[in-house]
Amino acid sequence: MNRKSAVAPVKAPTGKRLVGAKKTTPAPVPIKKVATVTKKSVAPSKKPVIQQESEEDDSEFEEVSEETPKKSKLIDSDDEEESDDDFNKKNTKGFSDENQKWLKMKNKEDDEEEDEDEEEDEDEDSDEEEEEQTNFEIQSKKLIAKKRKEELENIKEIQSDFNKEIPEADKFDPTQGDESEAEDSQDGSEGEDDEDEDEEEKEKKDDLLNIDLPMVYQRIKDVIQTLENFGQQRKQGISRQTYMDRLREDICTYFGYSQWLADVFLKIFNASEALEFFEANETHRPLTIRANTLKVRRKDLAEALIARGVHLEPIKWSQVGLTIYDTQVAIGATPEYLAGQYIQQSASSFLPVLALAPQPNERVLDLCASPGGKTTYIAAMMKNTGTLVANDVNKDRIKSLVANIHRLGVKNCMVSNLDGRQYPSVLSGFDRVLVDAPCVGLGVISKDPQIKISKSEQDVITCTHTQKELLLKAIDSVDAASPTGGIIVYSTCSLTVEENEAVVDYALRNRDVIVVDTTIEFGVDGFTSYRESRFHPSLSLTKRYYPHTHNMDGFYIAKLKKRSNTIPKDEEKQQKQISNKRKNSDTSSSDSESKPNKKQQ
Ligand SMILES: C[S@@+](CC[C@H](N)C(=O)[O-])C[C@H]1O[C@@H](n2cnc3c(N)ncnc32)[C@H](O)[C@@H]1O
Repeated sequence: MNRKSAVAPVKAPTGKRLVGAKKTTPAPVPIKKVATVTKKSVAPSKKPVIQQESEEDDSEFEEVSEETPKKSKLIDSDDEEESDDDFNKKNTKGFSDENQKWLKMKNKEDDEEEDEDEEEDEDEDSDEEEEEQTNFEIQSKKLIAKKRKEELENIKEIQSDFNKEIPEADKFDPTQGDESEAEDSQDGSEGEDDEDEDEEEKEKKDDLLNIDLPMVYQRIKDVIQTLENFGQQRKQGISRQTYMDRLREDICTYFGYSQWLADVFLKIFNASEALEFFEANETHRPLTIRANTLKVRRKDLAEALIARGVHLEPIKWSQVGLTIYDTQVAIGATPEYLAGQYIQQSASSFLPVLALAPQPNERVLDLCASPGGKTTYIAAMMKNTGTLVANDVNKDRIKSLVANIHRLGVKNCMVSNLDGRQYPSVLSGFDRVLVDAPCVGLGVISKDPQIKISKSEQDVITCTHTQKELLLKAIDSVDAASPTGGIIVYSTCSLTVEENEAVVDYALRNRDVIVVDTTIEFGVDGFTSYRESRFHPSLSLTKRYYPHTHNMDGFYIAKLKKRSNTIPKDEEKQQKQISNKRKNSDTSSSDSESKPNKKQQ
């Protein structure tokens, strides 16, 4: 890494809100240099990354552009023929798909994917493939390796700079208190006049502009170190809570989170893992696409894209995913894209569909479907057979759902625009239902840094009500006697326990369902206890995914099996009580309406 690149100007992390920033000791090292340290040290990405765009985004809050993509240069007249010829010459040996060695699904529910494997086996001899990689692959791998090496070198240099240049004396000492607080109390005297107040206000603003970010970052590291060796490293008389408060405040200052949200993550993770999580949110996840097996095989698509100058690699645990590392063409405007051969889709959103494992000829409901990334994957796994119902309450988002269904050649799908909670009374008897629920979106902060300050506890509370209702209705829409299924998958791109484990636990208490293995080999087990809450032990079969652990958007998945169509008695009682109450209030309101009417008559 050259020295020049180490002197980038200081910048607060994206979406930064300098909440509660305090004056800190001036930096002992040139800020510019250490600022780069901060930036780089913040980037845990293992590979060069092209930003995941939001085209097929899960987040309820992100709108999907429906504009027809502009034609790329490559589809213009002669260009296309030339590149096709070129592609044929260079790719006679084909793309080496080693994926079948990578996939580790535990059972055989997703036959569709295994079938693909078999087809691929028939088509090619894998030994030959390994020996005869195309030039493109080799080039692609070399480029990736080179970038990885450069990154590693950067990180090493940065770490040594960092260790050198932050003197011990500047490390956090809780016994010394906070300098700005001390100054505030010295400056503050009773009966200050307006001028003094203005002066103070100005000083505060200056403080905000002059925050010494490298110093704050170093203090975060120091406090975490102390928390990890609390017995040995704490200052006498200073409580763990004091250290935690300092940490939370510094996290808010450095990464721009609201106090509430910083606390949410400091409760989910231990301090050092929380830091990894916050850092991971400062970089984008890799751009991933899903080959639409209704139209193309992954290896053929990979060959076509490589020929266009796209550097990519198969996603190891998927039969249909590709990670794009570098590209000379717009991924949303290639002829293959326009022909519906692939869709931009985040890797995490493949997972609920793998867990759902829809089978050909089944009846499947996708209760919250727009913009259709998962619907179209479900259709592909069903091989365009059976019946797929895709529902979403939001009329505008339905447009992108329909557009994707058409572009990807889905033919077994019916679309409805209803509140999902109406569902069992509209249609029921499904073999499988996916509830990819609306959520607060705490797993996609890198895509939408505004979440750091825009979400509140009230948003979580509101969401959990809807999530619980949607999940119960999804369960009621499934036929427990389905010969092939009786399966419900619940997923969110959020990370609060309230939106995830607590919702599933609620369903376990109110319906005759059990949690079953998602069949996805990786992921962190769901919580069975969290602070004062205790959940059913089977909640450990649910899975959590984190940006810092899995290099994908944060996600949660639970797979349920319905045991019977009866609703537990308590729930029936409650429902009776509710409907009785409604009847009573209807009668009294119709009474009260009828009285004035009578008077009017
Ligand atoms: C996380 S997004 C779904 C993403 C989608 N499954 C995909 O893969 O493209 C949640 C969706 O739920 C929809 N939604 C919110 N409340 C709903 C409700 N009561 N009934 C049905 N859909 C709802 C939102 O409009 C949003 O499109």
